[in-house]
Parts: sequence; C-alpha cells; structure tokens
Amino acid sequence: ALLQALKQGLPADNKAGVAVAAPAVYLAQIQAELAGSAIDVAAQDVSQHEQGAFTGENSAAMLKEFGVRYALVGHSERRQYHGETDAVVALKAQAALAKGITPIVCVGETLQEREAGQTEVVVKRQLAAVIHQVGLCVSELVVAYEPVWAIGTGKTASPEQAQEVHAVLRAQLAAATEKAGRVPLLYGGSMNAVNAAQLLAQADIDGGLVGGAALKAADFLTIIAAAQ
Ligand SMILES: O=C(CO)COP(=O)(O)O
Repeated sequence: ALLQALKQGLPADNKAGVAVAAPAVYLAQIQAELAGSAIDVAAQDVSQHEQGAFTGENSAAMLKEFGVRYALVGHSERRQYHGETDAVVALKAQAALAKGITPIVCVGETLQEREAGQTEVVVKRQLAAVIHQVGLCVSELVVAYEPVWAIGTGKTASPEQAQEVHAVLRAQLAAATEKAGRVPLLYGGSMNAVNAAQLLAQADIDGGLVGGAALKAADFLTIIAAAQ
C-alpha cells in the first residue's frame, strides 16, 4: 500500500532521485511493485564477499538480480549490533560497486563522541576507510551523514550542525576526487515533513535518508517535494 501511494503521489515533474531501501526478503516484491516507476530499489546491507560459503549473506550479485540500484553500507545499526568495522564497511562498498550497485555509505557519531568533541574525527575516519578502499570510484559513492543520536529519536541535528559535518565530508571527498561536487551527501536522523526543507536548503545537504517519516506516504512525498 505504501509503494502504491508513493508511485501515485510522485509528481510527473519530480526531479529528486527516490529509492526505497527494504530488508532483503521484500526486494522481489518491491522490484515487481516499482517496475516502470521512477522509484529505485535499495538494499539495507550487502555482503562484503563477492561469492563463497557465507550462509545468510546476500552478495551484490544476488541483489543485482532483484533490480537493486543502491545498497546502504555501514548503517549505524550494522556497526553497533553486528560488529561492522570501518574496514568491513569499506569492503562492502567495494563489493557493491564491483557489481554496479551504488553504495550509500553511512557515517555518524554517537552522542558520547559528539559530547567529547570527536564528531569530525569519527566521520572522517569512517569515510577515509571507504575512500581508501574504492580508489578511483570515490565519485560513484553516495554518502549519508547520520548522527547516531538523531536516528529514530525525534532529535534532529540542526541545519547548521548537519551542514557543518557535510562541509567536512565534502572537503574530504574533494581531496580524493575532482568530482566531489557530484557525490550526493544525504542527511539522516529524524528528518521529517516539517524540518526537511530547512535541512535540504543547506549548501552541502543534497538529500535525505529517511526512516520513520518515510512510513507515511504523505510525509515522504512532502520531503521529496522539498528535495527538488
Ligand atoms: O537511518 C534511519 C533509519 O534507519 C533514519 O531513521 P529516522 O528517520 O527514523 O531517524
């Protein structure tokens, strides 16, 4: 029902890239529902391994069979609950790129790290691992800044706080590629229909990685409208 409402509500002149990131078991259904629409399919994770005996993992090649165009890598919940290190996240980004899937690399600091003044150090370390791994493919990444304290908490980074970190990430990308301006930098963490426009108005915030607010089609469509 959500996908139908999104498809019907997306204006014909929509210019924002829109993708739905779902758990792997729903990807086939989502691919079928979204066929012929302007909405892309994304996975929430991807295996770091190209192939082999890794029971339970979904390789990039397998995801590709279901029309997956993007894969989140390094979402804070994967880092926190599944022990994903910067090195593993970097391998996942590389595995996705190798099969033509665009990784959406998630970075972000915890509340403790922010309060200790470590925000910049943490996000730069997380992104550096991926930049180092993917080499010349840096310009093919999407990067999402998701402060861990803002995910699902209703606490949003202020537009200024988010922009400050996005500027750091943009500069880091610019040191690695001439095409840094083309790398979409998404903000995630309690983005909603009310605060999206202000966040998206910031110079280096190109889009959103939306959780809770995307579960209501009307709210998600309002955010998409703000991203034009
Ligand atoms: O990353 C996110 C979901 O995984 C963001 O979630 P919220 O928008 O609900 O904070």
